[in-house]
Amino acid sequence: MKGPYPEIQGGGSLMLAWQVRNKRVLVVGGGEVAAGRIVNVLNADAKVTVVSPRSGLNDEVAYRIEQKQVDHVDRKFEPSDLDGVDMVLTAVDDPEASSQIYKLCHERRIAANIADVPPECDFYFGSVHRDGPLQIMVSTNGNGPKLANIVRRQIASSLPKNIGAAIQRVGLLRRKLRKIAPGPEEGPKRMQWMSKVCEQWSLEDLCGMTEEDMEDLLGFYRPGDVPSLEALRLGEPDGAFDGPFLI
Ligand SMILES: C[C@@]1(CC(=O)O)C2=NC(=C\c3[nH]c(c(CCC(=O)O)c3CC(=O)O)Cc3[nH]c(c(CC(=O)O)c3CCC(=O)O)/C=C3\N/C(=C\2)[C@@H](CCC(=O)O)[C@]3(C)CC(=O)O)/[C@H]1CCC(=O)O
Ligand SMILES: NC(=O)c1ccc[n+]([C@@H]2O[C@H](COP(=O)([O-])OP(=O)(O)OC[C@H]3O[C@@H](n4cnc5c(N)ncnc54)[C@H](O)[C@@H]3O)[C@@H](O)[C@H]2O)c1
Repeated sequence: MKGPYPEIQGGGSLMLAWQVRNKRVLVVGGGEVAAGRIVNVLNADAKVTVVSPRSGLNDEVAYRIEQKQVDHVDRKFEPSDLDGVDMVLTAVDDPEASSQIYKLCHERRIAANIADVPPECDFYFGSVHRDGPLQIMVSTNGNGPKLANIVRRQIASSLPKNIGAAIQRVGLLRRKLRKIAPGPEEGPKRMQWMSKVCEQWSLEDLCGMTEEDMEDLLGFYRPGDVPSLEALRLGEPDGAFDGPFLI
């Protein structure tokens, strides 16, 4: 019998937005696959060390090193490379080295992705669409990486053009709201109000919202309807207004 709660469908992955900012990520290998991994972790503001003999570096990885976007250790992997490391990504053309690195990571409880060896991955990569603060990841859980890429591109092509910009504006509005209505006791009211703004304003409106519009809109932080952008700019939001309501 179906219960009132979500049905459990095992066999998936736990999809998280892992915060690796300023964490140390070790990339073993300097080929094409490593180059892709490096872009992924640099986009998340990690500190990256690449271990690979210089002779094996591809142009992109060599460029990252030259630009000092990553640190480089010019030799093959050694176990001491794991000291002080929060995450390990291997992309080497040597299955024995891969397995050894995985075992060491496992012993030391360091999360690892071993390219090409799904059973030795603590996490998989996915196909990611990025537009400013928006990230959408598609995973097929190891069934069809190329299909993940195709599904991701199809989803991306169906999104409104300015969605990333709109989300950025909403982020700024939320930070301003937290300033005028701080404190955990305001939480439920803040959340309800933000949800209303997001539902009632079009993406175009959110995207075009200026800082002045934001300040004006925050004057209407109170239960009930939020004024439209048009009404806000005309200075007559939704009829009667008797001043900011900040409790
Ligand atoms: C999403 C993406 C991220 C990234 O790697 O950055 C990614 N693979 C991508 C591309 C890709 N990889 C491969 C092809 C060739 C065509 C094909 O096989 O389909 C293509 C297509 C291409 O290159 O265009 C070959 C391949 N991949 C894996 C194996 C091993 C195996 O299956 O045993 C083999 C060799 C298979 C063999 O020898 O036959 C394994 C994994 N690859 C994953 C992720 C994880 C599962 C993700 C999922 O299922 O959703 C997982 C499990 C582990 C991991 O790597 O984290 C990226 C798309 C990025 C993008 O462009 O958007
Ligand atoms: N998961 C995926 O999506 C995916 C896709 C394609 C390929 N692969 C696999 O990923 C692996 C890497 O692919 P690639 O195209 O980047 O290979 P590549 O041959 O271009 O690069 C291998 C790199 O590993 C380095 N290396 C080798 N042994 C090393 C060691 N002991 N320590 C440090 N560095 C070492 C080499 O210097 C070189 O930079 C291969 O096994 C490949 O089959 C995985």
